[in-house]
Amino acid sequence: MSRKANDNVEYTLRSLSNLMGEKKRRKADEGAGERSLIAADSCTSINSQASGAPSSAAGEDLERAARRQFQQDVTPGFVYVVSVFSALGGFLFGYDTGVVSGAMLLLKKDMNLSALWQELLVSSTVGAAALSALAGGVLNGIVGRRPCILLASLLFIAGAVLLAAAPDKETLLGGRVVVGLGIGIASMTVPVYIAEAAPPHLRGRLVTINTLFITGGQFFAAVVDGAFSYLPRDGWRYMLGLSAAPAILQFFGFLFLPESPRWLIQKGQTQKARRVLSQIRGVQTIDEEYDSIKNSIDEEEKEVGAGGPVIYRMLIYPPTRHALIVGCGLQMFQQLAGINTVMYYSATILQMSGVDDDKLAIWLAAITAFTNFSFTLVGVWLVEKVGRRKLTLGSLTGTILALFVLALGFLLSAQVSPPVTFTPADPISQNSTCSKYSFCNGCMLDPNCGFCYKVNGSSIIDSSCIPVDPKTTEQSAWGRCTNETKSKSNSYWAYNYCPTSYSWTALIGLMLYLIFFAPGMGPMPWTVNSEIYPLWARSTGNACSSGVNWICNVVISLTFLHTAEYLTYYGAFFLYAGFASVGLIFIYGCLPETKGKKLEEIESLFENRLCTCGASESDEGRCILII
Ligand SMILES: O[C@H]1[C@H](O)[C@@H](O)[C@H](O)[C@@H](O)[C@H]1O
Repeated sequence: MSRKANDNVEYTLRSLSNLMGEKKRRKADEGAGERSLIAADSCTSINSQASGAPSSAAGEDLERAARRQFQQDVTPGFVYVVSVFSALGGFLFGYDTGVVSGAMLLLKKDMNLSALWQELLVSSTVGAAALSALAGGVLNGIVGRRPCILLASLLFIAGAVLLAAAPDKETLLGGRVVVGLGIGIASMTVPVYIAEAAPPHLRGRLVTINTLFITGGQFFAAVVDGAFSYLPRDGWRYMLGLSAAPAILQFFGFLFLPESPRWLIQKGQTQKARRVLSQIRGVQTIDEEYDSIKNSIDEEEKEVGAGGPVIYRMLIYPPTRHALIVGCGLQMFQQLAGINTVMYYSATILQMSGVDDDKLAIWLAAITAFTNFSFTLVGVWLVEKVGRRKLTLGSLTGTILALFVLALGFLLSAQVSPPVTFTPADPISQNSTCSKYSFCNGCMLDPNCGFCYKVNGSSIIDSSCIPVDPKTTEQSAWGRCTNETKSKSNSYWAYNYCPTSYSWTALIGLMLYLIFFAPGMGPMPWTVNSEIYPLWARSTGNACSSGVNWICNVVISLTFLHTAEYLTYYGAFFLYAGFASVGLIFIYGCLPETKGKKLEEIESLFENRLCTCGASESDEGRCILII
C-alpha cells in the first residue's frame, strides 16, 4: 500500500473514531471478523466519506475493513519476531531458576555437597540477579536495550558452559553467579524493549508473553530434570548446560534485530530511529508516533530538568515517584504472596496427598510448573480484554483465597497429625534428638528428622521419628526406613510432611493458587512496570522494581524453612495470605489502568496526589496515591 493511501486510511479512521465513540469502535473491531482485506484504492475512496457520519451499511463495512487493514498495517509480523526473540531472555530466566532443584538432587550426590553449599548454589543465582537487575538500569540508559540483551545472552552462554563443564563446586558457584547476572539484566531489559517496540493495542499482550516464556522455561526445566534424572552419572551437566541452546539462538537473532526506537530518539539518533520505527510498524507512516515520542521527551526535559542522578529526579518529581512506588510495590507483593515457595514446595504438597514414590515427585513438580505455564496463557489472552487493573485485582483476590485453603490444609493435617507409637530399642535411636517428638507434626518440622511408619488398612501403625540420612533426605540414617530395608519391611518414609487424610485440602489449595496467581500476579508486575515510567526514567524504574522483585524472592525463599519452623507450615501460609491482603489494598488504591494508552500518555495517570482510584470509565482508570 502506498504511503499516501496509508495516510488516508489513518486520517479516515481517526475522524470516524471521533464520530463513533470508543464503545462503538470496539464493536466495529470485533465485527470485522473474517472480511477480506480492502485494496489501497478503496481506502482512498472511503476517505471521501470520512467527513460525514457513516450512515449506510456500506459505509460501516468500508470503515470496518479499513480499520482492520489499519490494525494489520500497524502490527506487522516483525513486531512478533522482535518480541519472541527478546522473550527467549524470559525463557532462560525461567529455565535457569527452575532447573536447579532437579539438578541439585543429582549434584549433591556426585559432588558430595553440604546443605550450606546447596543453599549457596541456589541463592547465589537469585542474589546475583538482584544485583545485575539494579545495575542494568544504568547500562540500559547508556548503551541501549539491544546491547543489554546481547550481553545477557552471552552471560547465559558462558554460565551454561561453566556449569556443564564444572570440575568442582567452586566452578559451579561461579557458573551460577554468571547465569544470575544474565537473568537480572534480561529480567529488567526484555519487558522494556518489548513495550517500546509494541503498538499500544498489543503492548500488554506482547509483554505478558515474556512471562509466558518465563513459566514455559520453568516447565521445560522440570521436564528436563525428569528426563535426565534417570542418567546414572552427570545428568546435572546436561540439565545445566542445555540452556546454552536458546541463549545462542537469542544472541545470533539479536545481531539482526534493531535497537528500541524510543531509546534511539532519546539519544538523538533521528534517522536510525525513523528507520527502525517504520521497520517495526511496517510501511505505515510513522510521523505521528515519532513526533509524539519526540515531543514528550522535549516536554519532560523542560519539566523535570536534566540535572542530577535519574533516581533522584524520579523521587522529587511526583508522577515518577508515584509510578516507582506502584511498580516496586507490585513486584514486592508478587514475591510476598509466596509464589516461589509454593512452586518449590509443590512436590511435597503432592507427596502429602499420597504419592510416595521419589522419582515421581520430580514429575509432579513438572505438573505444577505446567499449571503455572498454562494459566499464564490465560493472562496473555485476558490482559488486553479486561485490562491490567482488573486482572491483577481478580488474580490477587483468588490467590489470597487459595492461600487460606492451603493454610487450612496444613492446619487440619497438623491437628490430626499421627502420633509416634514406636521407639526402636537400640540406644542410638533412643538418644537421638528426634526421639523427643511424640507427634509427626513436630518431627517433620525438624530438618534433622523424618517420620517412619507402616500402614494397616487406613491406619498408621508402628510410627517413629528417626534422624534423616545426612546425605539424602530420601531415607532415614538407619533402621527400617533406609532405601534397602524400606520395601522389605513395608515401611514408608515421610520427610518434611506427615501422612494425613486432609492432604487433599492442601492439594486443592495448591492448584487454586496457581490457577489464580498465574494469569495476573505472575505477569502483571512485569507488564505494568514496562509501561508506567516516562522514557527518561524507564530503565531506572525497571531496574529498581526488578531489583525489589529479586531481593524479595531471596528473602522469602531463604526464610521459608525458618518461618515454617517458628510458625509451622500453616502459619507460614497464613502469613503470606496476610502479605497478599495488604497487597490487595495497595493495588486497589494505587494501580491505574494503562490498557490501550500510548506509553507517552501513561505518565499523566500518576499526576494527581489524592487517591480516589475509581476504576470508572470517566476517571480513565486514574489512580492517585495518598502520599
Ligand atoms: O512472574 C514470574 C513468574 O510468576 C514465575 O513463576 C516466578 O517464579 C517468578 O518469581 C515471577 O517473577
